[in-house]
Amino acid sequence: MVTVRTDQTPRTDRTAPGEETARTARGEGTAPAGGGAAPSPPAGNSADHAIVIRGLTKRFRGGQVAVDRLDLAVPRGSVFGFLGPNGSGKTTTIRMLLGLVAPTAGDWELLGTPMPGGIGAVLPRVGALVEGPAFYPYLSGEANLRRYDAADPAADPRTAASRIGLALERVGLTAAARKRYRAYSLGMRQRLAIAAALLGPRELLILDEPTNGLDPQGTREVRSLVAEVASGGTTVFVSSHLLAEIEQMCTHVGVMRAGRLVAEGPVAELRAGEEARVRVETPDPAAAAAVLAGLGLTEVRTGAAEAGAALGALPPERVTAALVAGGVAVRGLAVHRPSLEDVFVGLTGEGFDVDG
Ligand SMILES: Nc1ncnc2c1ncn2[C@@H]1O[C@H](COP(=O)(O)OP(=O)(O)OP(=O)(O)O)[C@@H](O)[C@H]1O
Repeated sequence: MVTVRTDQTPRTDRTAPGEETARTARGEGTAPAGGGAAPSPPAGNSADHAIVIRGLTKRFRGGQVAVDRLDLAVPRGSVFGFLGPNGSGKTTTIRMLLGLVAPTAGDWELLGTPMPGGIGAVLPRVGALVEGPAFYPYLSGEANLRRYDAADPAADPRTAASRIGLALERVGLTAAARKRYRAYSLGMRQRLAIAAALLGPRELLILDEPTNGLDPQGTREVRSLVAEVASGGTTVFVSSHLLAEIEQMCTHVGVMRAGRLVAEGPVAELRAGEEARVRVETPDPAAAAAVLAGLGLTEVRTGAAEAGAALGALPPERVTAALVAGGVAVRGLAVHRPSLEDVFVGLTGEGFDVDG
C-alpha cells in the first residue's frame, strides 16, 4: 500500500491495514494537492508491526515543530527506510521512540508495548545507533564493547565475551578488534557503533544515518550488514537523507518533509507504480512509434529523432527484434528504469534531497 500525503490538516480517522486503499499520486485515492480530504494513515497493530506511531509531535522550546502529528507503522521483519532531507525530523522522531526526548503529543508502541511506560522492558530487545555511542579513543574496539556491555544492566556478564566476539564478527571487525579506537577509520567506527547495537539478540534495530560520512565502500558494508541482520528476522528501521544510498536495502520506505510524513509504502509497490520506458533513437520516429504501438506498448511518444513507450513486462530484445523486422533505422535504444527517487518525485511532485 502506497500512501502519499499532501495535506497539512490533523487527521483523526484511522484504518486498519487490511482496510486501506492504495493511494498514489496517479491513483483514484489521491488526496487533492493543496489540502482537502487526505488519506487516512495506517494505524498498524502490535502483532504485525514492530513500531506503531500515532500523532507523534515534538515542539521544541522556542516553538520549532520538529515532528508534526506523525503516524507511522513499521511492519515486523521489514527494513524500513526512514527518509527525508536534513532537518525534516528523522532524528527527533528516533530520539522520541527511544525515550531520549519527550514528545509534546502522541503515542507509540515498540514491539507491541506502549511507550514510554514499557521502555525498561523493551529496550533490551532493541538495538540502536543514534549519534554514535561515545567510545574511548585509547581503548581497542573490543575493550570499548566490553565497557559498553558492562554498563548495560540488562546484559548478562557471563555471556559478554561470546556476545562481543559475535558482534565484532558480524560487523567484520574481528581482525581489528584489538586495534585502538582512535586508529579506526570512519567506516570502522560506524561498524563498531553498530556492533554495540548488536550486543544482544535484537528484535528491532534502529539506525540513525548509519551511512553518514562513509565512503562508498563503507556504505556498501553497512548495507550488507543490514541485509544480514534483517535475514535473521530482525526488523530494521534506518534513517537517511540520501535515498539512493539506502534504497537497495529497504523493503519499505517513509519520506519525511518538514516534520510530516509525505509518502510511504513497500518499495516493490512504489517501484511497480513507475514503469520502465524504452527510448529509440531513430531518423524515423513515426515508423518506430508504429512498431512500438504494434507491440502493444502504451504511452507511445515521439520526439524530433526519437520514439518512446512504457515498456511494461515486454523484454527489450523483443522491441529490438520488432524494430529490425519493421525496417526501422535504429541509432540507439535505451531502457530507463526509474530509481526510487524518480518514483518519489513522481508521487510527491517534489525533488527529494532539498533543505528542510
Ligand atoms: N534540541 C532542539 N532544539 C530546537 N530545535 C531542534 C532541536 N533538535 C532539532 N531541532 C530542529 O528540529 C528540526 C528537525 O531536526 P532533526 O534533527 O530531527 O532532523 P533530521 O531529519 O534528523 O535531520 P538530519 O538529517 O540533518 O539529521 C530541525 O529544524 C532542527 O533544527
